[in-house]
Amino acid sequence: MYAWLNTLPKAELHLHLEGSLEPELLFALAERNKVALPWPDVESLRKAYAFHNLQEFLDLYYRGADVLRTEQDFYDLTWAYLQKCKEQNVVHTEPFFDPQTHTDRGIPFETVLSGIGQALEDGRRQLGISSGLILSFLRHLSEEEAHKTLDQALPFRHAFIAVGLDSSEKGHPPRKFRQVFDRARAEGFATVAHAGEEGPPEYIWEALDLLKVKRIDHGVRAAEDPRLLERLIDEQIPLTVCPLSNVKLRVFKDMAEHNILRLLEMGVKVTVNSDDPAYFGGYVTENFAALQESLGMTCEQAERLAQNSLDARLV
Ligand SMILES: Nc1ncnc2[nH]cnc12
Ligand SMILES: [Zn+2]
Repeated sequence: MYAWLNTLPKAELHLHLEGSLEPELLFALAERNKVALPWPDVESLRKAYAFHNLQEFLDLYYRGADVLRTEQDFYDLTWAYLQKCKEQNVVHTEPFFDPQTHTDRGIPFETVLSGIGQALEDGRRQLGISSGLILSFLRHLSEEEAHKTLDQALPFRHAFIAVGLDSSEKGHPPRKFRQVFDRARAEGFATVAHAGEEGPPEYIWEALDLLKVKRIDHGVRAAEDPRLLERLIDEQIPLTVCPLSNVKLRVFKDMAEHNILRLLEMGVKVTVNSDDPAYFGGYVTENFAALQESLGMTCEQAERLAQNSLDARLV
């Protein structure tokens, strides 16, 4: 089944480039850039990948991203991810990047975007993988800081297709970013947002009604609100679900409890994605395989999930 799932053509719509930084590359970049790390080796870093919630993961993820310094580093990161896409027949990808994670450390916006953008371009030409980059605002920071990030991004508007919202969800509702999302839409960008990962269904309503998103990232807590489910089904609003992530961050106790196939059978447009594959134990095929192993996903269900991902593309 793994080989069959691997060859199934699919799109990935929820992937943080910084979350695809494998420990081996992290150590190589630390050495290249003379960055001191708190872990003696790759093994001990991997041992630190045991999380009880989203925040514990984010603390490590931002720490890891500190090794990314030069345009070449961002190129290498993105290129390594695209090689995985090629291996797993991901024919289209819409990855996120978090510019504030880098600009707040003094890395110029242009350095980040140039490295990522060049790799995506090479991915199109050399690997035949189409893509559209999504600029994600960090929701634990202020809306004013998100406006500044949008200001920095506008001169490079052709390099990305949409804006998103990620980082610590609880206590940072979508309504906090209403105006900057209004501005991004007025500038012609599509919008997406993480909502209903750890946060309540109300955050999903806000993402839809206030941020006017085209997709909900995660969204699994929609299952708690029948009216919301009805809307997601009626309007066929895609959810970019990340099963291995949800178990690693304890949104679900184990994979056998995951609700993705129940949502699929209710008619919700769910898709399968890897979120932060270097930290959560697998890329998109491993996420599909986990659904087969723990939930008895059938080939027909896998085909529908893969088709949903192709249908839910923004570009
Ligand atoms: N799963 C996730 N939720 C929120 N922010 C993130 N940033 C990277 N991965 C994330
Ligand atoms: Zn995410």
